[in-house]
Amino acid sequence: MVTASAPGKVYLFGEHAVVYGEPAVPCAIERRVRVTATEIDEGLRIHANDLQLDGFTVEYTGDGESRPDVDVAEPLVEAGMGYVNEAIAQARDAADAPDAGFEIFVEGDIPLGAGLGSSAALVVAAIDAATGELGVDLAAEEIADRAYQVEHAVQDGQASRADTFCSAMGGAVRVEGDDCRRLEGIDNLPFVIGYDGGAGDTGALVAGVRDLRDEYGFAADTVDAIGDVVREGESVLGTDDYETLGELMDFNHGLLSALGVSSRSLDSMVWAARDADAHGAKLTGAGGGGCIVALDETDDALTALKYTPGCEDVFRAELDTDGVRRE
Ligand SMILES: Nc1ncnc2c1ncn2[C@@H]1O[C@H](COP(=O)(O)OP(=O)(O)OP(=O)(O)O)[C@@H](O)[C@H]1O
Ligand SMILES: C[C@@](O)(CCO)CC(=O)[O-]
Ligand SMILES: [Mg+2]
Repeated sequence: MVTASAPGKVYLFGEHAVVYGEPAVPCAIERRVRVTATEIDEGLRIHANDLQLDGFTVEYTGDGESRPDVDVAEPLVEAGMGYVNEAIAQARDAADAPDAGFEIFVEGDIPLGAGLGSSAALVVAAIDAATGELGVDLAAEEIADRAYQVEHAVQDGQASRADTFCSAMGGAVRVEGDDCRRLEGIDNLPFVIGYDGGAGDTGALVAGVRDLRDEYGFAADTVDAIGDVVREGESVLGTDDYETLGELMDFNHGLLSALGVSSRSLDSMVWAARDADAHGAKLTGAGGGGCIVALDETDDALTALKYTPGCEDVFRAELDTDGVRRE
């Protein structure tokens, strides 16, 4: 039995545009998904107590034939099963053990579908736990690459390497196309997260931006402008110039909003943080619903968000310098 864990992340800058080759800077946070893998004779048995569909806790076998005994839309179930199935396929491939069977337990403290990278953390931890159980130790970079293949497949061929690289490596990272690197010398940033209790469908949101970009030249320019914001932000990263970082986060949120991936509750949490004099605030991840991230070293944004209608949870997120690890 091997247990591995991997962190979630917030985007300081650059989500969505990173899918089209612009740079992005995601930062790993101290919230994790833990996966325990035990080799069994054959097949795949998955226990995912956090995966609640319409109030049911889901247990299912990943043999491709049986499906969870719950009355929910097939695509939801497919997506839910897809991440673990594909991660296990990667682990079997890496260990050259095509017939290995697994019992998998998943649990974590990252809200699902909320922009904090729960899918990437799940896939990274699952690949590490399952290969570890087969006696193979993959380098974090290889886990990141294999996890990216999984997100790419499950998100219908539209994914960047950002979430999976960040989760595997930990810390603040920079991703531009296939060029992935860790950013050294980034101190803890004063992140405050507001969570509206909702979720967005990453695949559908990414497809929406792609369609806008195909239809309108100015939407393509908006994606390019996000890249410009990231490049500007990089020049102050690692300094304590939170004023400029925050201003650029605000700008980044405006551009994401123009691309249609914000929501009323995300906007109202962003404004609550700004009204409380946070340096800046933006949605994080795919959007549609879920989380915003604000930059504030005081308790003011935290307190304001606590009393913001539509904000269900608010917490500080510490930068996690550890990526995937065995527990
Ligand atoms: N602890 C978990 N147990 C089971 N499944 C999980 C778990 N965490 C994540 N998942 C899977 O990942 C899906 C969420 O992935 P999705 O990419 O939509 O959102 P996210 O990764 O949380 O946010 P974003 O991609 O915007 O950062 C869930 O619907 C579920 O299928
Ligand atoms: C929206 C997106 O940029 C980030 C989701 O966390 C998608 C991706 O990079 O694959
Ligand atoms: Mg995801």
